[in-house]
Amino acid sequence: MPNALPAPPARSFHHAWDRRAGPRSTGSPTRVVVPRCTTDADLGPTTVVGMKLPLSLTVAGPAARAQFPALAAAAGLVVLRVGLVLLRPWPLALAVDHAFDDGSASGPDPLLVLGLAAAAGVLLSGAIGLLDMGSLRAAEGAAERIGAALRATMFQRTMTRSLRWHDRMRSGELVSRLTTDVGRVLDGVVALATSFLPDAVMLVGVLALLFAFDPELALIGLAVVPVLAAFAVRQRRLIKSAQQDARAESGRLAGTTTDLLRNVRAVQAFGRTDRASAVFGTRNRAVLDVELRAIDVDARWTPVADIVLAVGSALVLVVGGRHVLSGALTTGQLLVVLAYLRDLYSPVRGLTRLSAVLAKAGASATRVRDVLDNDEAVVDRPNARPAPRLIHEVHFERVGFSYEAAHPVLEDFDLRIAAGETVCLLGPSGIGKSTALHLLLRLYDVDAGRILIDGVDVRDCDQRSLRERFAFVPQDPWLLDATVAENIAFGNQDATRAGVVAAGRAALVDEFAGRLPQGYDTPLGEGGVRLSGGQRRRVAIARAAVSTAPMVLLDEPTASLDPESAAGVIEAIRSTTTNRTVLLVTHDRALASIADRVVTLSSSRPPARGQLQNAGRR
Ligand SMILES: Nc1ncnc2c1ncn2[C@@H]1O[C@H](COP(=O)(O)OP(=O)(O)OP(=O)(O)O)[C@@H](O)[C@H]1O
Repeated sequence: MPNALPAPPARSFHHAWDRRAGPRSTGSPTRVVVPRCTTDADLGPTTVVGMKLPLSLTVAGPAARAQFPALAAAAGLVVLRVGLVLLRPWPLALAVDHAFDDGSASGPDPLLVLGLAAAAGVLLSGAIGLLDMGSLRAAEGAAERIGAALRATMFQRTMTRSLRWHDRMRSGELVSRLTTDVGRVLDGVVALATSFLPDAVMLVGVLALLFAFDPELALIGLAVVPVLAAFAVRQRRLIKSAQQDARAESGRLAGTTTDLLRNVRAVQAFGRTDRASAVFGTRNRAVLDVELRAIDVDARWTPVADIVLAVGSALVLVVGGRHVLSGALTTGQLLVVLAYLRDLYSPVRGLTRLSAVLAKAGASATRVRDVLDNDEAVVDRPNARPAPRLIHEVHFERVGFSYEAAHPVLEDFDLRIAAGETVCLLGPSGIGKSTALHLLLRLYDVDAGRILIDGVDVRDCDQRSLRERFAFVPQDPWLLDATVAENIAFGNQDATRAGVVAAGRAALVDEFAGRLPQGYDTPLGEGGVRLSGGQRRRVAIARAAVSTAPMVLLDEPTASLDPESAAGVIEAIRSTTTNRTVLLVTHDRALASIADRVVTLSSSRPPARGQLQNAGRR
């Protein structure tokens, strides 16, 4: 891929985590997430010589273009197969006409004819089978590669989308789009490669042969095609709409399931397993209902198609039989016509099936497109510069922000933090303390005012360098399904093993890591489930310790800890924040006492101005 980013450098700790993180949450066992970096420029509208391609191919974008040779090879093999399929009725026709019908003594030995016809039949079938195998391999292989690239691009997009977007999008819904919807798009790509061209060639080929043989029979056979095509067009619309409903409902089920699984502890602790099952059951039934409706729409036309086809064949049999009786046609030729008729209907049916597959792929492609096209992101400005090293100060200058327009969280918020200072934000729950940290990290952009680092607006800094200026210890420690060491190393991608262990020692991780079965190499489970709350916080603080960022942001690091654990965490903070600028959010007076200055936010707006209280220096 021309715009592919270089893969991240393989570092021991991150590498192990990356490997585990890949396929964990994929739904389909056959479609595995292959993390590969692609850029935004990789995707764009796909047109070929001005012709608009189906959405399933368009959405697959440049990945589909890269696999075009393989897809073309698959299509070529299937066209070749069509040629052999057209030859297939002939051995039987020759056998019937020359081994059984031809009474002349001068004709070839009937047994020899039968033997040759049988051998030709076997050879043709064998060759058709081989071509099937080759085309399937080429098309499916190309589709899997397209799928891997598409998933990687989608994943990268979701990673860079603004948190406002993530706040609205449920993670289960995203997983469903990344797995099931991508799978359906791929089905569309495979069907296009292996069905459209060969079916069209077959249709034209069979029609030409039929007309050459017996124009009257050809016209009778052809009469059913417009009837079937009309049904197919109508079906396509109905299927697409039914599939859109089904995919939306499946996404909701995935969202609910992820939510319930993530909160299984709360569900059990509150004795709400029945309630959880009921919530799941409601969504599950909704999925069943829409899927059954979609199947019904899909299946409804099958008998109609069969009956129309059977009527066509019956008419040809009657009229063709009369032609045989009148001597205009041999029995073998009638058999060939009937076989061709079957072969004529097969591409017609194939094309209508393709239309159904494309309808499904189109419904899924819309959902994939929705993720890819969404440009709701915190973006770097065109002339974004590296963030300053923080030598002087951080300044929240009359900052205003709201998550929802009608409910401002911060208004006219003003705060200066000198380099090397430790400032503590106090204030009632929900006043916006954590929000202030998120704005400094530019997880969200301010609505009004500015945040300056050494006089430079954070919106003028490139995000990567900006975030390198901060070591963040969030309220929920955000541990990964990785080992203790890998989790600590997440704070600094250049961390060495010795650096990780030193950070662990400073953050008092040593105290419990020594008792874990594999020490620092013990996997912590999803979200760090194997650790206590205090232990999780210490790992998060060790992450800050291993980082070389000049400023540490701590969000309620002692919340819900017993006094002893809290004292341990405070000690860890003291030893890991020496000589760094610290912005600390807490309700804990003991922790607040380590700050140089305490700023109290109150609910009267503007919140922070002029409410500075001095606290003892550390
Ligand atoms: N992602 C979000 N979407 C919508 N509203 C949000 C979001 N995050 C926070 N809020 C709202 O913004 C307000 C400020 O939240 P914030 O987490 O900054 O408060 P806080 O002062 O840190 O509270 P606490 O001390 O309880 O952690 C709250 O009213 C909260 O409901």
